[in-house]
Amino acid sequence: MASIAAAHEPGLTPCAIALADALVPASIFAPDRGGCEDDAGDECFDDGDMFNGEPEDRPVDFTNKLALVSPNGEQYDSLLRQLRDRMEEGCGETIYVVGMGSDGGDWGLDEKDMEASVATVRSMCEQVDADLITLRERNEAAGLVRDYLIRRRVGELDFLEVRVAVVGNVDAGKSTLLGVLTHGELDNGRGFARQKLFRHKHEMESGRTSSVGNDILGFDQEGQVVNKPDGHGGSLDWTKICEKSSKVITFIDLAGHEKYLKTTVFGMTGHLPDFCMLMVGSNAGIVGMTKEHLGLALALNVPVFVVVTKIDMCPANILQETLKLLQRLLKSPGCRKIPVLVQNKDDVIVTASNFSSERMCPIFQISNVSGENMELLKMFLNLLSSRTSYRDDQPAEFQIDDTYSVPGVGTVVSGTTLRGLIRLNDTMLLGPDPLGSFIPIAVKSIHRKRMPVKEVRGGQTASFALKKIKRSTIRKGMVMVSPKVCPQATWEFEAEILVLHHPTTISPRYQAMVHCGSIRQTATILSMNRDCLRTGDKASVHFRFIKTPEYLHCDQRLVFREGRTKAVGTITKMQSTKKAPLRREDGTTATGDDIPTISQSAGPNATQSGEGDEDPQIKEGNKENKPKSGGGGRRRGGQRHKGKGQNSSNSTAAPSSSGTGGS
Ligand SMILES: Nc1nc2c(ncn2[C@@H]2O[C@H](COP(=O)(O)OP(=O)(O)OP(=O)(O)O)[C@@H](O)[C@H]2O)c(=O)[nH]1
Repeated sequence: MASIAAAHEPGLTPCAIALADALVPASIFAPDRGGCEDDAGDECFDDGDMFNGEPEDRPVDFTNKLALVSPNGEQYDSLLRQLRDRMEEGCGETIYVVGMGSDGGDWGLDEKDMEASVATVRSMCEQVDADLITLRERNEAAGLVRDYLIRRRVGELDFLEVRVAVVGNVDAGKSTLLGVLTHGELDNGRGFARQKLFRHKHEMESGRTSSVGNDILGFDQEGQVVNKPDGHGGSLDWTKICEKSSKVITFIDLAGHEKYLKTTVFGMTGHLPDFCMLMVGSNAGIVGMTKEHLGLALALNVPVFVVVTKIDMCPANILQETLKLLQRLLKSPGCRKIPVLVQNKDDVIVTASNFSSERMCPIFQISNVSGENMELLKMFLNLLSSRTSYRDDQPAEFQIDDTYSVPGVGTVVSGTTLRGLIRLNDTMLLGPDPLGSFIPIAVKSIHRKRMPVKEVRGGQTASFALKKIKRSTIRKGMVMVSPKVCPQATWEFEAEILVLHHPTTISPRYQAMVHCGSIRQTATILSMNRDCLRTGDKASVHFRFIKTPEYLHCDQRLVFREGRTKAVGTITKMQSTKKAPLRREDGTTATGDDIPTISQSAGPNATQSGEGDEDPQIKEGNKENKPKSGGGGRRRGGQRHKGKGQNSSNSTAAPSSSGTGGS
């Protein structure tokens, strides 16, 4: 009953890799009856037999489905510890299966044991101040199994936040789907739903998205959408949505047209998406920018799920052809994904539980006009949890991705809190300026999703009104950090890069735009560990920004691009910079040891502008990026999930004979 089980990392097992050759039904990610496999085995041992490195007297047998029925005090404590860990790992939520052992090899409870187990889980939820939400109940031959979502309770001003970047070719239906999801009204096939989202007059006229737009979708504790557009203009009251929500999905709607690729790249690097929703029109198939956008998500280690739209107007054979090509693309050596067709609620639970592995790629087939399968997509979105957990005790860092002048308020910056906690009236260091300096700045007010709040923490997007600073002195890519950080600005850095595409060869002195977090600036290649680079080459490259120094971190992902040339990479080294005197807000220079925060590099004059004008339309939003280093998949909720059973009819190809299937 108690599946305290750890979900298998489907992407990492040899069986799963072999299965990538076939289209995989969600049920394939269900455990088999064979007991712990390698990685699960470790987990069983860690969870059950050891605590803080010491053997426990009476460990919980996490592999036993009866573990939750009547645990003694020590066992209860272990169960509670395990639940807390999983909640932390899942950024405040986890999917918990009751009625199944941790190795998935033993499942099914009679009603009495199920009730006792649920009572234990309920009591643990009270201890961790979380809600217990039923996702599904299955009646297996051996008895009952139930899946629950356990989600941290949040106050009125708080909610769990997940960011989803929306990409796909022009006309794939991105804006339409967001209109349908956030406004709750179906489309008419002629652009009705998207009208609600357009932000610029020319977008309205051409029907093409050019800006990075943010739209929010709130879910209450029961997983119901809370968005309620007003009766007149159909506009959304973000404050109300956030107040009623336990989880808010922020969609970063990125432009589909090639012309706006810079905007799309900025959205993917600068807005820190947890996940990427790749939209494909079923009738058009894999066209235009689809591969480009998929490649970008893969390069930045953002897990991707696919939404195939317009199934209402697509002949069956064309739809099948699109799905076939899509699966082939996802399974290709460049992607190495395991495509999974999602066709019912069971598939949603199984795929959402295993999604963060980055190997699995759920595929939804929907219609914005008839609403077909929209509920499955909504359920999936509600079950997604942020990929990074944050600690309040880290020194705060906030990356700026936009600036505004608000009448009566002054200068406002928006972006994403990368780590730590920022409170009202805190003094932060803002920079770097063109000389590499950081200046102290006081936070006058904080808004989160348009709501005034007293603090924001790691992973949350926010806007700050700043005291005594001109908007013109702030640019995208700057940061505000805690004085404890002692920030250094960097002119030069090294990165390991992979050239995705270049028509000829790249050699030293080549210049292109570096996107890194919300930084966008031209950099020159000073040197590299090869003579020249062609498509597909990897190298260690030494870069120098041409205009101003920037605030960088090792392990940050970057995209390096110019026209059709594209490379991705990871920063490995920053050139140390000479300390400079701290500049006061009045422009004078402070001296003395009391100024720990200045950094400067002896850079060139900041007169050269190579930045190239980015799409001027980038508006609204907030967030930044800073792709997670390594991007390793988090085991979502750490629990193993059993699929819907043997009769999984949703696969279009049988699982290979590698033996994992057929839960
Ligand atoms: N029949 C049908 N039409 C759809 C569906 N989804 C979108 N459309 C229509 O397809 C057209 C293009 O949709 P958009 O939402 O503007 O596409 P987009 O991907 O946002 O395009 P860009 O903003 O240019 O990147 C509109 O006329 C929509 O009404 C669908 O599921 N079925």
